[in-house]
Amino acid sequence: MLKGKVAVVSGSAQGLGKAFTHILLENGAQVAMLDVNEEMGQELQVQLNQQYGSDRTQFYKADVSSDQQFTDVFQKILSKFGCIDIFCNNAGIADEKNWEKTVSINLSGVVRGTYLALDHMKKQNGGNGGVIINTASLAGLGPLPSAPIYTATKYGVVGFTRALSVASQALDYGVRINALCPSFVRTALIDSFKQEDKTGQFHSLFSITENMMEKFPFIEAEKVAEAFLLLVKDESVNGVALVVKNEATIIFILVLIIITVLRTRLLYRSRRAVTRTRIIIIIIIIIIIFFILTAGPGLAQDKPGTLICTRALPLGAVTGSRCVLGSARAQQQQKAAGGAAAQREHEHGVRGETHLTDILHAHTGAPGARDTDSVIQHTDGDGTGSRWPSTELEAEVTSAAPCLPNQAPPLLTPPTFTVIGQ
Ligand SMILES: NC(=O)C1=CN([C@@H]2O[C@H](COP(=O)(O)OP(=O)(O)OC[C@H]3O[C@@H](n4cnc5c(N)ncnc54)[C@H](O)[C@@H]3O)[C@@H](O)[C@H]2O)C=CC1
Ligand SMILES: CC/C=C\C[C@H](O)C(=O)/C=C/C=C/C=C\C=C\[C@@H](O)C/C=C\CCC(=O)O
Repeated sequence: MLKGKVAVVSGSAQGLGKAFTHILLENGAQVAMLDVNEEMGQELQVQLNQQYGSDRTQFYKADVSSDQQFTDVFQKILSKFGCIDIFCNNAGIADEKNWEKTVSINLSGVVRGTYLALDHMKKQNGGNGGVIINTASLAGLGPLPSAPIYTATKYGVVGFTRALSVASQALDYGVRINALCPSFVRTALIDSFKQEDKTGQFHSLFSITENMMEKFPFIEAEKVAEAFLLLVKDESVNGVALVVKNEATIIFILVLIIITVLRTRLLYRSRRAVTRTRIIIIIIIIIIIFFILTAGPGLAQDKPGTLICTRALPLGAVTGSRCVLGSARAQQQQKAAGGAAAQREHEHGVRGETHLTDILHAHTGAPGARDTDSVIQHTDGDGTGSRWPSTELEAEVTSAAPCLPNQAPPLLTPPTFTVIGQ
């Protein structure tokens, strides 16, 4: 529960920011909503007052690209709520034509909000610590060719967030700083980006983005909000870029193959062609089923809702493992329970629990190895991607009176992720 905690979400009048606001309220927090769209923000405020009570939220109009407005509204929030425990820099646009505006909102706005929050939260300034979550994008980990400026801002958010998380750790600020990297979510931003006045000189390349939308099917804002909540609650996580995406499943590929072959069948109506087509279809299905069965959980579980957590690790890279971010306590409990079984499974890397720390040691290069991203894949325990891992993995956030100290983030040691196969 987040009862007694105070959160700020920028860009919260709609889309992902609205989903983050809802999940924070559902978990007991108070939320200061910040958006440039006053009409939409006020409307949402009325709805939320009816749904959660009039003392839980407050909307503030402000433009994150304006230093004066952001600073002024930050003070108003502190005056009303007394402190801030959770700060989400979420406001963002996609406009390749007016690219300076995109940079000033997506990157400068995130830096501004992060520094305002950090100055208030850090223990050295009498703050209670807390967590800052910056909404980046999957485009912050790999390019969207039709949107180079948008891509650059998101790379900037990921890099800034990761660097600052290490600085916060090293300087013992008591503040965790993480990035959230969703792939495509059906919001106003995506719709706006289809217009030529947004895509600018790269409008002809939008088809590439559309192709990527087939490879990374849309995810629901609520699924992203679940990942957001984990970054809020899990006090063992600092410096993570958490990816939330759907990937075209093997079934999707299978359906595509069958449709293609059937189309071929329609083209050649001769009996021989039909027989040949049937044989081809049967062979393809057998191969794919065999591939699924022998490839182990990685393939079978690559279903909607796949989460990937990447972070700069001091001890080399780990790829292909599955992980779920979990509180240190939960890891220890699982490690104790998993024990030999976990070790056995780790060696085979196929099913069950394995602790990434062990894998890290196994994969680590020489001491002082260069920090490298670890791309670690997670799918929910039940393999359906339909729900977040079981609640015992989530750190309990002490439900305390407002503005009580948050737990300091752990030392930046090799992460103790629990790896759960199925
Ligand atoms: N929709 C998607 O596919 C994805 C979105 N994202 C990121 O998620 C964040 C939220 O985007 P969506 O919810 O999709 O967009 P959205 O357009 O639905 O919501 C963005 C909100 O930010 C507000 N905003 C825009 N400029 C602002 C400013 N200067 N000051 C204050 N508020 C401002 C808008 O009024 C709007 O309410 C953005 O940073 C976006 O880049 C990341 C990955 C995927
Ligand atoms: C710019 C307007 C279009 C979309 C904006 C939307 O807000 C957004 O940010 C969507 C991003 C989606 C990106 C999808 C795929 C990106 C693919 C590669 O470039 C990145 C790949 C690798 C990262 C690691 C992984 O998870 O595979």
